[in-house]
Amino acid sequence: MERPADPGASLARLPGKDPHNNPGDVSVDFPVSVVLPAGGTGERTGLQTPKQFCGLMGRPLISYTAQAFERVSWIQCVVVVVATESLALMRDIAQRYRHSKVRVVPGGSTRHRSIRRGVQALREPEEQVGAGTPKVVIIHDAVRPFVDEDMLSKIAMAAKEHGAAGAIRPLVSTVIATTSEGYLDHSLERAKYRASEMPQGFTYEVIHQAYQKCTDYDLDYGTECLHLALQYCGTNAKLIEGPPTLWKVSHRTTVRMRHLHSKLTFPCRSRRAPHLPRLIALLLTAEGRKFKNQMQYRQFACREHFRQKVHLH
Ligand SMILES: Nc1ccn([C@@H]2O[C@H](COP(=O)(O)OP(=O)(O)OP(=O)(O)O)[C@@H](O)[C@H]2O)c(=O)n1
Ligand SMILES: O=C(CO)[C@H](O)[C@H](O)COP(=O)(O)O
Repeated sequence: MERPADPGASLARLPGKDPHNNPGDVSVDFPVSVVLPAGGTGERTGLQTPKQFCGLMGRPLISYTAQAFERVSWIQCVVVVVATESLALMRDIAQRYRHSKVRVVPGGSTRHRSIRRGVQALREPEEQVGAGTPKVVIIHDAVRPFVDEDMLSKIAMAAKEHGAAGAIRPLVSTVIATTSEGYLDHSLERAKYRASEMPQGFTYEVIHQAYQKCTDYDLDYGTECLHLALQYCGTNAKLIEGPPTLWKVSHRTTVRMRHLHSKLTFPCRSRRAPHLPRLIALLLTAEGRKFKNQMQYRQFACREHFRQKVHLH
């Protein structure tokens, strides 16, 4: 495979370029490694290609997520867990886009089983980079490409202090329970609840023990790592409100942006915005942006398009 000269555009915010993003405020001076579960089939998208391998500006989505972690200097190793049939593809992606911190391991039949496999792999010599088994493990869905260093450092620090930490967001809809006949049973008081997002962080002992002790039922039907830490280790996770950009690609509408992008023309200046889809044109006009070149525009348009989608859900 031909290697690009440069790893390419990143979808995450660049540290130091954004006044709201100051990772320098906290220093992570202990070993941190990452598990990216990427072993799903993406059934809800209805696409043949699992969403983590869908192309975006000529590069698979997983490569952007991996890059968001690799560029953080204090992160040692990024274990990407994929289905057995995707091992060769993922290794190829890692090589093509020069993901030097990425190790690829085979996953399991459910998300929890894949994560457990990734956590175990961090004990194995091949995955241990530098200081051996990490103090803190960050777990992050492969299909949430916008995570930035600020959020990662907050999660890592809180995980070290409290044993577990996770990103949350306010709920956009009220959660209701239905009866088996399809009637309303009860509804939850929205202000009391939060949506659990990723990234989540754990000390290695906590997450390892949680996955050792949990049941097959948890592994097959559970959707929440923080819950395993509470139930099996008595660890109450510290919750940290994250930005809206933490959202997960789940449905086809969110994957469709790649088709839009393939149809775009890429003018260098925002005054040529009428050539663009309305959404991006509006954004460009609103922000009065000017772009030096096509790549700069592509990076911006792609990031903003992703961000807008969160409000369209
Ligand atoms: N056996 C599995 C199932 C899921 N995942 C990963 O867990 C993350 C979040 O899961 P989800 O969004 O549900 O992905 P899918 O299971 O692929 O999607 P769907 O539920 O629509 O099939 C994804 O990065 C997915 O690849 C995994 O590593 N191993
Ligand atoms: O944000 C999360 C909370 O841990 C997970 O991504 C989510 O709950 C996983 O759900 P699914 O079973 O759909 O993959």
